[in-house]
Amino acid sequence: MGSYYEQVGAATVREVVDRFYVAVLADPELQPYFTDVDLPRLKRHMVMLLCSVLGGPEVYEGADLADAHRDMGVTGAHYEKVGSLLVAALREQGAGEDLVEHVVTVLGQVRGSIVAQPAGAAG
Ligand code: HEM
Repeated sequence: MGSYYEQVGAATVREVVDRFYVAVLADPELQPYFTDVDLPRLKRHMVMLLCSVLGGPEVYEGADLADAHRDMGVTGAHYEKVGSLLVAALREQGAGEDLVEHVVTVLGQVRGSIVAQPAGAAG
């Protein structure tokens, strides 16, 4: 049995990431975060990250997730929204539920690096 990456392939991951950012940018609450962002670069980094999370050979070369989202003030509610849009994009491209579950687990693991900590909180 192959990796999740072998189940879907890099082309599908690219399609997922394209559709994901279309959905993110269509959301009036999320759109303001992405003003002035180099979208092709962001997509390229998200594709690498997702491929490696799925067990592919790609090496993530973007910024550390905590550094990339520092001072952005990402709220928990916005994090859940973005996570749901990623899951929806995966399902739309035919990802199986085992793959989706794996991504949801990873989303839980990186949440603390992306969501802004309340002032005074450790870490
Ligand atoms: C759900 C999990 C998330 C993952 C896995 C993720 C992943 C990433 C990655 C890989 C980058 C690229 C870093 C780089 O280019 O070096 C990035 C950048 C960015 N993320 Fe996220 N992100 C997530 C959630 C969010 C949320 C919830 C928001 C805002 C609502 C957000 C807003 C941004 C913005 C605006 C950038 C661009 C930063 C810049 O290039 O200046 N992200 N993210």
